[in-house]
Amino acid sequence: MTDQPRSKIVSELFIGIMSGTSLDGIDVVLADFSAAPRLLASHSIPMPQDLAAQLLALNAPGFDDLRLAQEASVAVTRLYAEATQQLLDQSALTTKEIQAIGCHGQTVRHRPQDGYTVQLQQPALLAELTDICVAADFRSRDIAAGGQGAPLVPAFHQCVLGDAQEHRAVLNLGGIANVTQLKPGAPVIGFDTGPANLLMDAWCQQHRAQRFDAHGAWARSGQADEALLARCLSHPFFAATPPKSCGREEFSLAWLTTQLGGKEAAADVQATLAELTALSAASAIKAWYGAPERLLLCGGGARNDFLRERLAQHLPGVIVERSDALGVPGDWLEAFAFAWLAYRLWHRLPGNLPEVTGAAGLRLLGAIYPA
Ligand SMILES: Nc1ncnc2c1ncn2[C@@H]1O[C@H](COP(=O)(O)OP(=O)(O)OP(=O)(O)O)[C@@H](O)[C@H]1O
Ligand SMILES: CC(=O)N[C@H]1[C@@H]2OC[C@@H](O2)[C@@H](O)[C@@H]1O[C@H](C)C(=O)O
Repeated sequence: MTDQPRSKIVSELFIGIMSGTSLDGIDVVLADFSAAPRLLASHSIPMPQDLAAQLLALNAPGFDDLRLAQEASVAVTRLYAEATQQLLDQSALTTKEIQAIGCHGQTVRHRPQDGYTVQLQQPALLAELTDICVAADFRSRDIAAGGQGAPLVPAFHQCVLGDAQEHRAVLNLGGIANVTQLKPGAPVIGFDTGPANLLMDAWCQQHRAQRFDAHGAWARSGQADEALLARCLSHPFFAATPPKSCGREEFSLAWLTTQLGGKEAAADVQATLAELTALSAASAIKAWYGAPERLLLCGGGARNDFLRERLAQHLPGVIVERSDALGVPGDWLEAFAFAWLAYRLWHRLPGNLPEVTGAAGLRLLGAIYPA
């Protein structure tokens, strides 16, 4: 047994890994926190169809197959390690130069009201496969402190997208949409606004055998059904006061089916889902501090041109652009955030914003699995 500690890594290089509720793929980034956060490299690999189907099944309330959950957590972790190695190779870096990995894992259940949230992964296996320390399980301490455990990115939005003069808001258009209000001199506000891509993707897969509605072209060809939109907007989540977060538990294809009148054309349902996302997000963005001067979009839904047009329609006078315009690539922002959360934990700095999640106070988020 050696008692010689591993040589101390002096870099502030961290890796962030994110796979989100869209189940589209695994994003991995390399970031430097020696000064202002800098994104150095990014890479993504697709989520294999069979694993995506397993993870989707595991996200259905009541589908509680422990064996399947554990096997899926091992499989997704092996993909995390593969993506990490590919990123290191493309960056000509070795594991010895990386301080730690911040890995979100794959959410399959989110029940803060019952005291838990589940992001599948095997952090010990990831540490073993990469020989890099792994920070994981970022949400549970916030929930243990009475918070929602989500959204966690508003603190990072404040860090990289905040401005001393301009009133900005950030809208992540992932499977679920979440907004961050960054008004100079006012507390940060952040919460989930409701479904973004997850329902549009599911409806598109069911009716067009396409993974998503590229550029929102199918939705654009339809006509939003006002009666269906009103039924969807009557979901209690939209009227709930923050702190609030949601997932497939609240907005599933099964729920959508219960809202249909039975005679809507498929393209009109897709148009209605786009309008549901645009309207619910715009209402959330205008609430509390009023409309911002600038709205920064991130997440894959920022590539949905039709959705962006509908958003802008509900936000007259607001500059609407991707966060890339301010030098923060919207496609990589969530993975970047989890590299930052690992950095925060590594230096024993709190990762949550209690004013966002409702936690009793600032908390260190995550657990470290040493390499
Ligand atoms: N060109 C495009 N046109 C329309 N939608 C697109 C386009 N490219 C990506 N998307 C949407 O973005 C989704 C992936 O977005 P993203 O990776 O941000 O989601 P996620 O991170 O899994 O979600 P969450 O933020 O909820 O965890 C795709 O499933 C698709 O719906
Ligand atoms: C439980 C969970 O994974 N929630 C996700 C989801 O995807 C978007 C939105 O809902 C956000 O609240 C959260 O992820 C981001 C990374 C967050 O915590 O800020």
